[in-house]
Amino acid sequence: MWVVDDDRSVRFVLATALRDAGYAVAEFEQADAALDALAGQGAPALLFTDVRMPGDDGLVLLDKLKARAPGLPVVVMSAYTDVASTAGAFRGGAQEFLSKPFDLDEAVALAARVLGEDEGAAGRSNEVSSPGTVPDAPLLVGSTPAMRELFRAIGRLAQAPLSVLVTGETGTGKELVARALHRESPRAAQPFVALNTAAIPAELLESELFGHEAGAFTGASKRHPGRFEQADGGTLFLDEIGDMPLPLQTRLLRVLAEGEFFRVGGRELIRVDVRVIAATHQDLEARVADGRFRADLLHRLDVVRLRVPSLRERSADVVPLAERFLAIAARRFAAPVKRLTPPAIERLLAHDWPGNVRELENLCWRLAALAPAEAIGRAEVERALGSRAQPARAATDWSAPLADWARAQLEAGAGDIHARALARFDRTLLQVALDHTGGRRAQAAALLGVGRNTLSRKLKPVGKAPR
Ligand SMILES: Nc1ncnc2c1ncn2[C@@H]1O[C@H](COP(=O)(O)OP(=O)(O)OP(=O)(O)O)[C@@H](O)[C@H]1O
Repeated sequence: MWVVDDDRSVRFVLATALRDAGYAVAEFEQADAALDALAGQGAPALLFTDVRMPGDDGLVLLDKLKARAPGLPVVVMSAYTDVASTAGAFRGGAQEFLSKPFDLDEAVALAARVLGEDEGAAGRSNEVSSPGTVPDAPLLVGSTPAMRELFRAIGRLAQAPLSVLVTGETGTGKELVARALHRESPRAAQPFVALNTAAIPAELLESELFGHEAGAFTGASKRHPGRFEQADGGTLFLDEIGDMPLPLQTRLLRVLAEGEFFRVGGRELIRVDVRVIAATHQDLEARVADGRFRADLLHRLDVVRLRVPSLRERSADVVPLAERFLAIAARRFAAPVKRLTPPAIERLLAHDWPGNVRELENLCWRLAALAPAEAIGRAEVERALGSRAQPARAATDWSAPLADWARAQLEAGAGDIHARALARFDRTLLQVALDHTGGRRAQAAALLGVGRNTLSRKLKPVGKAPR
């Protein structure tokens, strides 16, 4: 087993741990020394390499190794665990990616795993794909173990044309994950098309997905290609898949199985090559159990599942994310970047982020726009958090004013008290949720735990609201 790293201490501890585990280990300070040894002695069973080194870096070494010893499994080690580096390593043919700093037991276990898997996975490390990274696409920030694990999975999965189901609470970054999967895939140069199933009225969803011919229904004056056609050769991202009406689920299943369909009102069979990535914040197994989601569609979409952790589970990412959002906001406002003071950071870390990264992002925009000084203190964070719906701990007892209102109504001999109170109750909740999500209905519905249709229906004026 070979270890290539210019950092002597990393080399030493890794080599020692591997030797302790019973492997024979040779150490190399630079890529060319390893390549010379390869020419002289032939390939080892496994090679670990760092990425950043003087001379050839680890990815160049990987490239040369793949040309000279294609069967040699390579583990790439790097402190740069963003999606692009991880995916770059996998694209180059790395068998595994090890984030630095790593746990030695983890490294030894990984060596054992790679060697054990080696026969079965021999072909995998030789998979080729086109490069094609979009450099300024939004970056997935995260350095916590949960996010590194996710990046690693994205890097690996991006190469395979499998369907992926991305799960996670609202605002965790599911769409960004889908975009990263596309960006790092051989389809990167083709379109990425997103459709939020919950945001489109059920009756329009079919034609949105599959397109329609002119005259297919009232108002269809021109032929319209659907999202499947638009995504041909690329990736179709179906967000909030749990909200898709059952009849459309049946149709989608058939299209996914056959790869072909008719536009609404059409006779021409359309054939497409689309990779589908679906996302949901809902428990789809529970929806299957309730009969609201087709089990066979779930199986087809859920070939691989990626769970995006909530922000609560990765509080070490809160500050780096906030700093990034503050920097973006400053650039947008052409203003100096605002800085978080330690008390502000403490307050951010105490919050439990029910709206996840989106909530943090919105908060940072408010701080960038409203905080008076360049250094953001605890009070500003408190105010910015407070200007949202008050979290549960600050909930006032609203039953008291309600009781007063009901008593007054009864005394006045008013009718429909219950219906009017309910209408007001609904509207208040919906309005607050809409404010919270900046007017995004699907999200507001999701946060409240109601269907999007329920939300739309309840927003229509029903009777008179109580005064
Ligand atoms: N890891 C991250 N790094 C940087 N920005 C992020 C990250 N995760 C999420 N964001 C940002 O947070 C916002 C919400 O992300 P996104 O829309 O991907 O979430 P989602 O899980 O798809 O939400 P929903 O379930 O409501 O559709 C976006 O503006 C996105 O750019």
